[in-house]
Amino acid sequence: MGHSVPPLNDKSLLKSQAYVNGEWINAKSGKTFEVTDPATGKVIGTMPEMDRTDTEAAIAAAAAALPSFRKTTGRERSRMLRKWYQLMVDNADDLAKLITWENGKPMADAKGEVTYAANFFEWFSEEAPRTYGNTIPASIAGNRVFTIKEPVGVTGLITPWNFPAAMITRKIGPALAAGCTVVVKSPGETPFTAAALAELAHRAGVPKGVVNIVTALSNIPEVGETITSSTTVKKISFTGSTGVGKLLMKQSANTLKKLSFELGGNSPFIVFDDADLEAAVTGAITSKFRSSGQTCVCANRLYIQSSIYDEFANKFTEKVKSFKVGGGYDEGVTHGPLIHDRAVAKVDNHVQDAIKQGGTVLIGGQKLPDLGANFYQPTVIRDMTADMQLAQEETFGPVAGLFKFNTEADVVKLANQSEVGLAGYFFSRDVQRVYRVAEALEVGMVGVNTGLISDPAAPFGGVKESGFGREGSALGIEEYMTTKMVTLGGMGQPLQGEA
Ligand SMILES: NC(=O)c1ccc[n+]([C@@H]2O[C@H](COP(=O)([O-])OP(=O)(O)OC[C@H]3O[C@@H](n4cnc5c(N)ncnc54)[C@H](O)[C@@H]3O)[C@@H](O)[C@H]2O)c1
Ligand SMILES: O=CCCC(=O)O
Repeated sequence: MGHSVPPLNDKSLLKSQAYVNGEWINAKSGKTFEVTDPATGKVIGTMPEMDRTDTEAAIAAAAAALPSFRKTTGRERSRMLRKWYQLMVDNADDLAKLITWENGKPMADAKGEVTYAANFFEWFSEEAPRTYGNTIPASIAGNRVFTIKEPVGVTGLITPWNFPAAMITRKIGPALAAGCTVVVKSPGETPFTAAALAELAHRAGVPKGVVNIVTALSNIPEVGETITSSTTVKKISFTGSTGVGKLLMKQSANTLKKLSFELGGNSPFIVFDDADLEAAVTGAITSKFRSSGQTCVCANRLYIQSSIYDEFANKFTEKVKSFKVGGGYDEGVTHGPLIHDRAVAKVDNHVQDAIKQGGTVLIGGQKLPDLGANFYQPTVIRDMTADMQLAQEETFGPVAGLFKFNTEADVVKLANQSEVGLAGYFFSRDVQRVYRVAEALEVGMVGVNTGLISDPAAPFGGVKESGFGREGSALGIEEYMTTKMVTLGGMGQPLQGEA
């Protein structure tokens, strides 16, 4: 089964090499790895299997480019990012085709991702000229104190496959705006979108060595260790699972790098009985099933107040019935495949575990082998309990587990029973409850009466084991800068000629 892949308008955006020091290169070893279309299992192409030596060369290129790049003005960097943004907009259709090809998400979602991704460049092109320091009234007479913001330096960026463009631009945008140079380790599953972005950087006039893209699959641990242990790399920004985040943090400890970690979630989604039920159902569908449940901020545990539980479950299930699962290029498809068979296995484990422990499947609950090995039915399960696997770890797939609760205090306690704290959502029309619950949830981001919170203008990030640091917003660029304080002594003297 599968789909036919539409041709790119600009075939030169499909690269099969890594991008280092402004050049398209192979791995020194000559080795490559295959990338497959998750919808069909067919090979899309190959990419260089880079290793320590290749990664060290990319780090050296970023280091060589740093002295002149950090001296460019914010306005110059702003124009560069703006050009890159425009090139993404101009090539949105091709970028979306690449995203669908290697990630599987339907074209409409892929186009949405390209817009979202490009908007990080637009946003940070506007921040680049505004990296203000402070003047500070000194405690010591005769001293004058001020601060300047400086780029951290060479930065290592590691991102996942679920947003092949947006997770990368969300990091490169602020890094370049701040005057840093970067080495990106692109995701092994989705390196082609990253390579197309590099081609557009080239066309936008980003100087050689400022953006370097290293590719790997089997050698990922070696490449990661090279970046994290390098004395040249001053900062790591990582988006991915909490487990890999912990490993990278350990590896970075020897060189005490600045770190920003956007890690896994297990988002609670709460519907109180005073909510607008239709809006809550729509919000839950958006939050739970975006990218077939494969986003870090997807609702994972849906808590519904007991008096509206059955009505919510019926309306929610009706909406899921209207989904069309299939290859991302096919007309009318709303939900694509999962990324690989390991993801399907995890989803199925969560479903089987819920069934074994008393959950009732309202819709779905099966693999879809006729569509392909990576397809799973959008699934709704009711009568969920806190002991089930789905309650304890993020499913990262199209399974909505419905939990019943009685009181506000009960549900907040349940919602906070998690080691991670990325996003949380709730629906209510009571303004006092809105403040109370938003303040009580142990998460970095709260959606109230909405299932979609992602916005380049808003600070994105978590608490607890969901990591630290914020991306997007005015805070995003801070992660790529250090604050230098300057104290001028011997000031405050009388005017010359003054008695
Ligand atoms: N908080 C966020 O903003 C955010 C965003 C997207 C995804 N995520 C999380 O990412 C996870 C899904 O992505 P995944 O399964 O690909 O995560 P993952 O941690 O396995 O991989 C993420 C990235 O790290 C790389 N990686 C893996 N092992 C590595 C190592 N030893 N050294 C260096 N790099 C290594 C991968 O190649 C990939 O590029 C989920 O937990 C999801 O919640 C979080
Ligand atoms: O998967 C995590 C990122 C999702 C988003 O930025 O909306």
